[in-house]
Amino acid sequence: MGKNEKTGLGRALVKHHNQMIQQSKEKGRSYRNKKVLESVTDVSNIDAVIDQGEEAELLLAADRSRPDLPIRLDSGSSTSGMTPEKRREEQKKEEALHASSLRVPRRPPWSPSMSVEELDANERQAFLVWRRNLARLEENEKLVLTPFEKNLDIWRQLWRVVERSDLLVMVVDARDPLFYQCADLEAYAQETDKYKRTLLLVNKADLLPFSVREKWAKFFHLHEILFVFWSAKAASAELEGKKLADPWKKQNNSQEEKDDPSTKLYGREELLMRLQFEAEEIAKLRRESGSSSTGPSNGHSAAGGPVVVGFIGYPNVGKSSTINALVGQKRTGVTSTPGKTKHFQTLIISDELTLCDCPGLVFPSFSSSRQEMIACGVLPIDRMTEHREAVQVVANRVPRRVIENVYNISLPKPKPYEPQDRPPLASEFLRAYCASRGYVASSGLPDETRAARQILKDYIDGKLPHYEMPPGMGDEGCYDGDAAEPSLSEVAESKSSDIENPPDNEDESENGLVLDDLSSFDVANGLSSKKVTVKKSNASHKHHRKPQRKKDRSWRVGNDDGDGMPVIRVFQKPANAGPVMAG
Ligand SMILES: Nc1nc2c(ncn2[C@@H]2O[C@H](COP(=O)(O)OP(=O)(O)OP(=O)(O)O)[C@@H](O)[C@H]2O)c(=O)[nH]1
Repeated sequence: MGKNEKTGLGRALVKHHNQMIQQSKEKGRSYRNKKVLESVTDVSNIDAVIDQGEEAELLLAADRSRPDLPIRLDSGSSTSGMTPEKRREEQKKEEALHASSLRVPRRPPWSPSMSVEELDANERQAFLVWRRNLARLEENEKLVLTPFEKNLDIWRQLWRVVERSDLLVMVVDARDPLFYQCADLEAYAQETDKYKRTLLLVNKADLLPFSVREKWAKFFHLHEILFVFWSAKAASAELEGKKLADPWKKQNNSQEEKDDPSTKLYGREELLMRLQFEAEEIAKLRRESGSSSTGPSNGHSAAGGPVVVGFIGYPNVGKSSTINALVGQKRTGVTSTPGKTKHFQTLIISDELTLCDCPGLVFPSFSSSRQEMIACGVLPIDRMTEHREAVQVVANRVPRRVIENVYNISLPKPKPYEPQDRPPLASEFLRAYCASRGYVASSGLPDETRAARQILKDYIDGKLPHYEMPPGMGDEGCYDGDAAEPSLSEVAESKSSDIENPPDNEDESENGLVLDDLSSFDVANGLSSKKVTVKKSNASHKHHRKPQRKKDRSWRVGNDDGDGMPVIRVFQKPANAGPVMAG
């Protein structure tokens, strides 16, 4: 191709980029300085390509100045020519070898006396070294690294929440808790302060039968994991005086369930009390040890203020739903599209308890394919390019007869020469679904893309029931036998009685409970003379359905005088007289 010949795509990308710069200038903000906080797990547009190019240069420069590479590279042996089983075995070995390299990026040491520029430069440098190490892992042909969060500003949100929290709550999806657990986060939290602890909040537990909860409880006890089963959806329903339909009602022995503290679903008040208790224990230990290791950022409980509980987790696990249920009214947007929460929020529950909601983060991990990440709700369905592969994940995990019952379709039986228990092929599933729904594309062929999107949405929302069993505890009691199958009429019922809110424009929600970062920081540090109290509202009128709107947050970047870190703050636009009483 000649030098002056440009491809249509190239021209379109450059045009888009120039348009963005123009728009940003008009809005009086710097586009290139990335004032808008966006999650970056893939390089999908020209801006990210340019940013990555710049980063690559910095990475190279960092490499030149520091030739000591902490990660051992690929041994050189190629995986081509291996059988799939052998390749998988090699991959497992390599994953175990490099498991310790899958770290959460650490914030470099800092002090309030540092200038913003110095802090910024240190953090960028440390982040690039982290990126470089992961890039080196990606070069290893035997390893598959999943798409992970690459935007430093999102990790900065995590650093901040980790530093200021006493207790960290890792929210996970009950259907596959280990997929969403990040073990290194606990290690990182303890590096910042040895008294910090992590609690696994096993959300969406309404989607698990009691027998499976029991097994997971056993597993967590065995591995000394602090955990609580919870359902933000059930708690929100209760706030409205409703009861969530239990798809596993027939199997669940409600009395047994209620009696056992390990397996029961916590209620809203119980969870708040438990979180406060755990966080106060940590603060007490810290005080008793006379530790000053809390650092400048953990001044809340150290100064005798409220204990702080930070909520962290992958996108779409239900952090916002949990916060909304705990607060008792809608404060953060809830949608089934991952990655909607872009900035951490501080919520003052009482004089003793403050909650902090961190944006969803895709932690680096091995092995999960892009399709698995989409099926787990971590990457948006919009990013699906290979719809058959994504639907195959669903077909492999949901038993054939459950699929047939939920959708009232008949899947083709395996051929006589095939294993009779093989999962349905994605193509069989999609065609049967399209035929039953009359989904036809303009080409006249079955509209598999449309069907795939619907199937994945149902899978993520729990309308197609599925769950993983704890490692080593087998699949018995799972789907084998009728005993553990959901009562499908209940599944259908829960569809129609969906009590969740569509995402709302936050500006329209009641004002006041969420403080902007600065004021909450000031209040917590006694810098504000104003006492902030929360008036509990009658939530029932706030959980009504509204047309779907995009979240609208006002963004500002500045330097927080408190800890010197450049942060993006959320300022809630004033709405009507809200429930916060300043007095
Ligand atoms: N069945 C069930 N669904 C839930 C529960 N909690 C949340 N969800 C659903 O999960 C989806 C994601 O919930 P969010 O609260 O927006 O998740 P998030 O972790 O804040 O997501 P990000 O903003 O992407 O970080 C929504 O469709 C919720 O309705 C639960 O306890 N049970």
